[in-house]
Amino acid sequence: MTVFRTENLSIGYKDKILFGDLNFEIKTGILTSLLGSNGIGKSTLLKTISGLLDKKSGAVFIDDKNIDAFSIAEFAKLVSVVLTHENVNKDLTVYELVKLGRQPYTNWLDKLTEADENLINATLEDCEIISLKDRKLSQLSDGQLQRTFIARAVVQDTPFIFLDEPSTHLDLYHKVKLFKLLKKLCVVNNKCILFSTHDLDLALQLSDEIMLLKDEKFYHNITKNLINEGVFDRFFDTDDIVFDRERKQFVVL
Ligand SMILES: Nc1ncnc2c1ncn2[C@@H]1O[C@H](COP(=O)(O)OP(=O)(O)OP(=O)(O)O)[C@@H](O)[C@H]1O
Repeated sequence: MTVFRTENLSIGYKDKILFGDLNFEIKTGILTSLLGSNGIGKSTLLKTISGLLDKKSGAVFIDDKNIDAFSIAEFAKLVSVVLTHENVNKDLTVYELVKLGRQPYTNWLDKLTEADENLINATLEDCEIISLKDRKLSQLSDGQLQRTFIARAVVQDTPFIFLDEPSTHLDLYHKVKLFKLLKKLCVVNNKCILFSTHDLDLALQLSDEIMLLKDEKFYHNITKNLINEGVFDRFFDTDDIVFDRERKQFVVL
């Protein structure tokens, strides 16, 4: 399974459509950032394509199969999702939460194989939470908790990973580490990662492709093309912040 595609997808709530007729395709090996201002519809899009929210209309496909045709168990082997407000038992330890990512693959005894355990431990290392593995979630900082959820998604080992604002709560060091980890998962492990973020500079420097929701318009292209089209020159509706195309950075005047 290598291509995730929408066909005339409309997203929204009740009788309100936030974005209509979205047609996009994302592929394994590619890191895509989803950008847009507060309240524009990023989480709504991620939840809709993850099957957690009803579509208003249109369809979503993985390769050529409509996602509605997958069983929950099949879908869990294809798509992993981390949302911003995860409801979880905070008495679980870091290891126990990350281990849940292997559930689609374990039998009713929930027994891990040696390969499962190796993957969990390697991911705990990659996400720099190995030293916290026995700590309860209630005893973590927001940033450590964030990295634990990301580790669960990585351990789920799906070709498609959707993350809603994974860099929130992280300091710059861990933001950079996270972006590099996401990039590595795409390049080395051939994942397709779509994640929303407000860390524009890092997203522009490290993403292969950008999706941008702005003024009821949907943009999707490789990062360089969107920069050259001038889409970011008018990203903010103010003269106080300008975009430096050369450095791929926003500058406050
Ligand atoms: N359950 C809901 N019912 C009705 N409207 C909702 C619901 N959830 C969100 N909305 C509205 O839909 C719009 C898009 O919200 P969404 O959470 O997708 O934005 P976002 O781009 O992720 O924002 P942010 O960057 O602030 O997280 C907002 O106007 C929001 O108020």
